[in-house]
Amino acid sequence: MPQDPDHPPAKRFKPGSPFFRLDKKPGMLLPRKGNASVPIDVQRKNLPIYQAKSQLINQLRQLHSAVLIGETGSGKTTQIPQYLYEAAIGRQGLVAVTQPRRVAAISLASRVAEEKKTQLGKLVGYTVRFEDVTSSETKLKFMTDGMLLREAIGDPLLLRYTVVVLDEAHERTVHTDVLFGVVKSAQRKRREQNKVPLKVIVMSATMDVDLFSQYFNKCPVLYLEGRQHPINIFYTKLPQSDYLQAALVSIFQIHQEAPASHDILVFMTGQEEIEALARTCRDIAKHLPDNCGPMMVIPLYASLPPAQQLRVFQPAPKGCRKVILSTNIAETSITISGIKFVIDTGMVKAKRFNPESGLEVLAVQRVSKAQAWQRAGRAGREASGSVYRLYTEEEFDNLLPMTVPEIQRCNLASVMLQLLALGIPDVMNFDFMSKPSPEAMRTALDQLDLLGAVEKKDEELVLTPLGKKMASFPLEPRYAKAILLSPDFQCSEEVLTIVSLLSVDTVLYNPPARREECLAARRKFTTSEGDHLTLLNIYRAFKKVNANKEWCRENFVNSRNMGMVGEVRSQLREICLKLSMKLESCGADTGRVRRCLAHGLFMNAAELQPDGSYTALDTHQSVAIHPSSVLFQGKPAYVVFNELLHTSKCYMRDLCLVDADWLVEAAPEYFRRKLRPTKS
Ligand SMILES: Nc1ncnc2c1ncn2[C@@H]1O[C@H](COP(=O)(O)OP(=O)(O)OP(=O)(O)O)[C@@H](O)[C@H]1O
Repeated sequence: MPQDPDHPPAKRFKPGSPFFRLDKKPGMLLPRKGNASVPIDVQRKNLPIYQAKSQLINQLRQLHSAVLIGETGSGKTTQIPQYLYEAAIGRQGLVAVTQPRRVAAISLASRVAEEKKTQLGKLVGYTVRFEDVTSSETKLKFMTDGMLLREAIGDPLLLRYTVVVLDEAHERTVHTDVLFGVVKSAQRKRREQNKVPLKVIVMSATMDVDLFSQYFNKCPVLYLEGRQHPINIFYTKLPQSDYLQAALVSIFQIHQEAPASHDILVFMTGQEEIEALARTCRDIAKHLPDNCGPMMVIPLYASLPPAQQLRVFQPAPKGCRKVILSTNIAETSITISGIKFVIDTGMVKAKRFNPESGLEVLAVQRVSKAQAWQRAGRAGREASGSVYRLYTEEEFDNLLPMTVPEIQRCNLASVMLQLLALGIPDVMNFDFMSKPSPEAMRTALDQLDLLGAVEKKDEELVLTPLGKKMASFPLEPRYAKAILLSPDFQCSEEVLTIVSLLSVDTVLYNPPARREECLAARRKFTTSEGDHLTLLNIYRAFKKVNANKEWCRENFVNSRNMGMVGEVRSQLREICLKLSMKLESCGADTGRVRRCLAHGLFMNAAELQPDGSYTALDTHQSVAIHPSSVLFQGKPAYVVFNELLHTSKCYMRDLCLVDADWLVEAAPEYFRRKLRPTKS
């Protein structure tokens, strides 16, 4: 096995360093030729998949469905679409390649366009939410799975496509799982109706192949052997109690010892943590001795504006090390040039759902083995690489093999709404690869019923006219409902702003070192009406100063995220205008906004108890106001909230003060049942 001459990790990491080297990981370390600074055609030929090209083409030509498994970086995603095109397979229509995340769809399309020496948007294009870079010439289309699902609402047989490649199938996002069923049904119906067949190729480096093969009509599994570059895996000797501290130490240990051209990718759990570590890294980097060289720290998380996300792909200036701090958004599919080191905290923020209570919580938890291998796979793509797992090998061995499919741990209201919009008659019996529990499905249908989105027609559950409109928004049903009801309260402009603000992770900076200054700046906008209205005040002020950057800095407002809010808002506004909604502003009468929010979020309501604690009205679970809320000190009698975050307690985040009467007005029957038994 060739060692990286610049940085043989076992030797460079001093005795006493928190890591030890694992010499061999079965199946992980099969070296092939390197390909740095080689012409792109040659790079393609050096990929492990190239050896199997003609065999693969022969197989794929004949098969209706196939499962393809191959090491990360072996060339599945970039090459298979091109092989299909070059062999004229499925040329009558388009080849869709789905990705769970937009950043992957965009960067892969760019890479494949480059390999095909064509302009992006011509032969090779992409479609992601709010962006379509395709043309009538496009034959290879990279897209998020959510976008293909939206297309399926208008075209359930997916007739534009002759091949659908479902990539990164192991991710099992809600969208991917629904898409599996939709694609499978389109394939069957096209066969039954003698239409052009639809070929389905399911790919990943880390999936349960039997499960997938079984689901797709016992289709064959194609195994792709070999990886191009070796990856060295390191574990900590002892469990780490503070993974952020461990990440910080590891970053600077590498920074002091490895050549500057070797970039670092760190996997963390969320925006706040990433921004805080980014600031710490920048501060420390300023005070290092000159021989350490500069460091460029780049955050990456889903709510960053797209242009900001793509910054991670730009090379650092010469002599400067790039350190990318990312959520699991960079975990699959993507190749970031220059990444030589991956630091894996082993943690991820994910949804958990209690079907009995119907409550969904976000919680930081351990990754699965599949995720850990995907993270490792982001190193060793252009040359050998190293992965530092900030957990022990024993901890790794105890991880779940696969991530539990999101569909089995999230609120299914959006999924059910989408399935009904797709015209699926019997949603309870939809052909899911992994069926959610019947209680979770029933809870979701009950919620849609409470929101007025569904009704029974001739014993069949269908969408109401309101439900159909709700499905046209790429939003959770409760927010779609709030927007749709907003004309009744003459506050659509405000509700659109608030929903857009909530679609972006956070527009506020909270630097711990400047806490007092930050609180003082925020006080100008704070209102006892709650977080939604406080955010609205900030947005209004931001607009008044014409998005002035200096104002943003002084007021600890994230101007980039505010820009994104503006983009989301105009997209949502467009949908409203298409639905001929009358959009008005309520001006200073913000009580209307709260009343409207109560109508959308009434299932997330909580009531103050005599002992000063709160009880969620839906489940009677004990909940607390998150310290970041402007209502933390206030103790209002009734609130609605956006989400629950489970840490030391179950915290409500983003709260809005409401009247009990509004809740009853929103869902009289429901609250007659709910409000009664809470008092002891
Ligand atoms: N944007 C890029 N810049 C440089 N090299 C790239 C780029 N995209 C892909 N490559 C090269 O092509 C190789 C194959 O990438 P590809 O995404 O096709 O692999 P894959 O098998 O689908 O991996 P994964 O399972 O991780 O998605 C990478 O390892 C890298 O060497």
